[in-house]
Amino acid sequence: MALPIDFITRTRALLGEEFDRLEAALSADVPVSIRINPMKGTPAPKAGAPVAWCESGFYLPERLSFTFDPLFHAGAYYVQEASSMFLEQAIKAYVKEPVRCLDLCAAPGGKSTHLASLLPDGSLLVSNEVIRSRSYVLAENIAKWGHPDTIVINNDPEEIGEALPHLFDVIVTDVPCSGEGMFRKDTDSTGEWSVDNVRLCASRGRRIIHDIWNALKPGGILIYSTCTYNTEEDEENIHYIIEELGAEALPIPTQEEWQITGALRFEHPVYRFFPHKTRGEGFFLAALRKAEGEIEEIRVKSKGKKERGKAAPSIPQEARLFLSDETSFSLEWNGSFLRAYPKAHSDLFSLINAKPLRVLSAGICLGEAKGKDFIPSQELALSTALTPNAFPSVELEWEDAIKFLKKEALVLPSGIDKGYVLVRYQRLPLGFVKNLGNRANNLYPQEWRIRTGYIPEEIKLFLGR
Ligand SMILES: C[S@@+](CC[C@H](N)C(=O)[O-])C[C@H]1O[C@@H](n2cnc3c(N)ncnc32)[C@H](O)[C@@H]1O
Repeated sequence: MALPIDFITRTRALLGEEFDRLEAALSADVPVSIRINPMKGTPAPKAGAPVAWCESGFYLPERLSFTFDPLFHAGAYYVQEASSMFLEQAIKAYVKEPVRCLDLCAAPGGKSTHLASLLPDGSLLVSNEVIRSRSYVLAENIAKWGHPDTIVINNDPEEIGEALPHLFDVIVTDVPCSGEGMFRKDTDSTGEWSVDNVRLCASRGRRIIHDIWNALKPGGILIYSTCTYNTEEDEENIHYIIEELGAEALPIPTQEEWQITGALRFEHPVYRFFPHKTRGEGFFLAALRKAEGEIEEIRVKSKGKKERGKAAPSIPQEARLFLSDETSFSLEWNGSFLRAYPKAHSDLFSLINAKPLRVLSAGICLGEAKGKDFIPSQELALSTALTPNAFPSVELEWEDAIKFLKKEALVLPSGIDKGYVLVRYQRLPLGFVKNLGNRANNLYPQEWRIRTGYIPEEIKLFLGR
């Protein structure tokens, strides 16, 4: 791999002779790893070796045909490089009770789906992505993961800092960076690297922390991470958060055999993964605690005058049966869409809805009323809160599952009820069709469909084929 000359000079100055080992590792194969979704009952891969710092993480012996694996689309697992799964150790060390957690730079959703699995029961996760097009991908991946206690928003950190002062117990900031740790995985990224870009990323990282700081509760935890090696974006920004914002850097328990590198500048507890020492890409993480202080009370303001003369339609009785623990949700219309909000967080859902924030999804969208019809939603199909027998269902073979994911029409076996039918693959829901008898209309979201016409000759899947 042709590395930028300035990168070589700067990183050699940081690592000394060890740099030769890093350079050699950057020419080696990229390990493939996934995190399974415990809430969907995904089994550990038979041939997979565990990722030592993540209970649900596994290395695979080879790359699977993820696009052509219906289980991938069902949210049974997420493809994520192993080093970044180290987030788990920070959460386990400092989050022992239900929290309100913000994942600020969240798309495409690697850390958010991990957080959804990791946070103690009763927690709420708010996942944010500032770039509009990326926020849709985030919402899709969150829907596939299926946890109801999540909200996806699309805002600038400054807007969140202003709208939600002192709301969060934990904020994860996986800030945009110069990506030195991704050179092996994404070889194009070497072309985008420059010393100027390192400086720009370092100052943008600081600005992001500055803008969001107000949203973190006094005593709350900030987790800062990058996938880059240089100390400007890493140690220097941690030092800035300590010196300028009065935070305390927190040690994270690790094991020697994980071969994590500590601080290359200053002496704060920070954790860096290098591909020549650990099976994974480059990654840097530090946990910090905001100093204790007064908590600003947040009041939920009413949304203003209610629309007159328009009583909200009643909640369809059958909709309550969609959710396995219906009593823990409150059902509300949002225009023609019926949403289920976890009652434990109803104050927060109201608060966030009342603020000038762009909410993409909150709780579970159960479906949409259209005339006399109620069309169940894709989010409901993939939610772990769906009652298993709420809808008639049909188990698809691989060929039909792929047809469904390409949004092609299906013909269901005779004997299946007419109306809305849940289609499954290996028992996991993929989505809904409307069965008309002679054919079934495919309700899979247009934007999510598999677009390629090409199907590889040999297909390797998670649970075999
Ligand atoms: C390293 S990526 C996040 C990866 C994600 N946490 C994951 O694990 O899948 C950084 C994200 O920050 C977003 N971003 C870019 N500029 C930003 C800004 N000024 N403020 C907040 N986020 C920004 C990018 O669009 C990108 O999605």
